[in-house]
Amino acid sequence: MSANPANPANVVPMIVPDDVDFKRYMRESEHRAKVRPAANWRSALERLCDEPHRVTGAKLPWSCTHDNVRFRPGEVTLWAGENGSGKSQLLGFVTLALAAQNERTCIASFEMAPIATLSRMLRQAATTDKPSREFAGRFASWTTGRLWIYDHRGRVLPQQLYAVLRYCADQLQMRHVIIDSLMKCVGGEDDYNGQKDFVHALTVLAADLQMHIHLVHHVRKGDDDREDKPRGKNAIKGSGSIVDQVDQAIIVWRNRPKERAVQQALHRGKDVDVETAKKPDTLLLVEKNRHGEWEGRVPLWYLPESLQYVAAPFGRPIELVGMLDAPEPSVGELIAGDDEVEA
Ligand SMILES: Nc1ncnc2c1ncn2[C@@H]1O[C@H](COP(=O)(O)OP(=O)(O)OP(=O)(O)O)[C@@H](O)[C@H]1O
Repeated sequence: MSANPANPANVVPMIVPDDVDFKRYMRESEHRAKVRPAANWRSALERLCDEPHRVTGAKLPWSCTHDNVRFRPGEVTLWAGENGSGKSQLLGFVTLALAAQNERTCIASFEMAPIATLSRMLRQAATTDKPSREFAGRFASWTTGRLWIYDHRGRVLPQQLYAVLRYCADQLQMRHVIIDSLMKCVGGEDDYNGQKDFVHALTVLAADLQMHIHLVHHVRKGDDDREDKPRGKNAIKGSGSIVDQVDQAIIVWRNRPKERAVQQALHRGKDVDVETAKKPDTLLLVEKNRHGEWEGRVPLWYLPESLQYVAAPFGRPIELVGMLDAPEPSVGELIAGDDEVEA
């Protein structure tokens, strides 16, 4: 039976562990290759003087964040949240925005099947809960040269993942890799040294390979009272060295008190009052931003049909993949691209 092209999992390139000889990517790069004359940075220094306030890096889907939060090559961002806070779903949406900017991105989700990840992204791209078969096929084609999936579930050895990252940089010129999640890569929750070494290795690899690594992690479960309030970076699980080492830390907080208030109103047959409806469904708490001056909260509203997050109450879904009919970009265009994402 031939593969169904309308099923994105049949078209989006998969990096399958058994098909790639990762041995040659197991070696670390040599240190002497890293000693470079400072004068090599001449033109970068000159550019800084020309445009001292220029913000660079890939953007989130929401224009209100574009001056404050970016994802530059060579850095690591930690995305943390409680179980079920929506981290993976939100990152799927962020990935669509990266792909729409022609930023080559690989999702390494060790917790979800590729088709589960892709079917959420398909709804987000289609802006509806019922994408057509035709749209699914076009969406899958659109991902060519933009999106890859590392097809492995369950535990992964850190060395194996480092080899995948080197392969992604060397063979596929990848700009972003999403690792979901840290706990699938490091032995135990109390293996603080393992967590410290793993995150350290990611920061070195991100810099060496000039890619941005997005690392998903969990926030400790608080007592009932505190769970209802957003908690900061001190609530992140495991070693404190995780936050110390990454460049950016973003906490995803789901507004469950609002969900309960909405449920109660519906249960009583009442309308949800405007004040409650206007409260955000999700908050992004930017708790660390090493190379930016801004730390703060990004309120978001969740659209259950399209599984999207928008930056205004009663907002409409964002057409991130509106260019589905556009010709596929060449590798050169993809690497150079830093296009605006409309929000
Ligand atoms: N703000 C929200 N309001 C209502 N439902 C939401 C919201 N955010 C996410 N969800 C739903 O929560 C569920 C869990 O989402 P997701 O798998 O992305 O969470 P997660 O944080 O990655 O979970 P885990 O830590 O278990 O991996 C999904 O069904 C998603 O649709």
